[in-house]
Amino acid sequence: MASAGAGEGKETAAGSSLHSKTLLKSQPLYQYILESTVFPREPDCLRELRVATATHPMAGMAASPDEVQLLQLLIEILGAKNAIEVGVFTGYSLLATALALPDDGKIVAIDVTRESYDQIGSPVIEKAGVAHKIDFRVGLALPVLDQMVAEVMNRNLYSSAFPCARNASMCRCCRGAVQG
Ligand SMILES: C[S@@+](CC[C@H](N)C(=O)[O-])C[C@H]1O[C@@H](n2cnc3c(N)ncnc32)[C@H](O)[C@@H]1O
Repeated sequence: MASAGAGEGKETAAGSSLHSKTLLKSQPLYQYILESTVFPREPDCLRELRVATATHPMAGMAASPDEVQLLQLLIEILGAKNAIEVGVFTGYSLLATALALPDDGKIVAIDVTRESYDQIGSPVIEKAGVAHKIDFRVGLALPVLDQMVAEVMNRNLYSSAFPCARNASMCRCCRGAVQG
């Protein structure tokens, strides 16, 4: 965000003091890390979303910029192609995840509401060209995750029953194999 930190005109993370999500307990050290390492590496779109999120009354809920850069590093080291974001808010960590995944990567994003996402995050994410990776599901996380597990199990059941991957109603070879 572009607000003044401790009245010195310095850019801080999401709030005007030490970000609540950081392990560091020294404001000057955290500020030094932000200025020397984190902000210079932050892509413009993430910065835009962080600044916009800072205007939200619940801005303190957002992930911190240092945290999402670590997340991006882990995604790249893992070579992950799929991710699940539980708790989207305006979409700051969601955007960071989408940027770190390959172009054909997918994220299921879950939140009980998409109000803050639609108002603040979505336009930035569209502009960043990564919206196609995001499958937003509105609802409580646990039932949505249960639904995802059920979808995978149905898919696995289907592909083992019909290994030729044809439409079940048309498939003679697999039905024959299953029945025989
Ligand atoms: C800490 S914020 C998420 C911050 C976000 N990852 C970011 O970087 O800006 C928590 C979000 O989780 C959502 N939430 C809380 N409980 C939930 C639940 N049981 N299922 C789905 N979403 C939930 C809230 O609506 C809120 O948007």
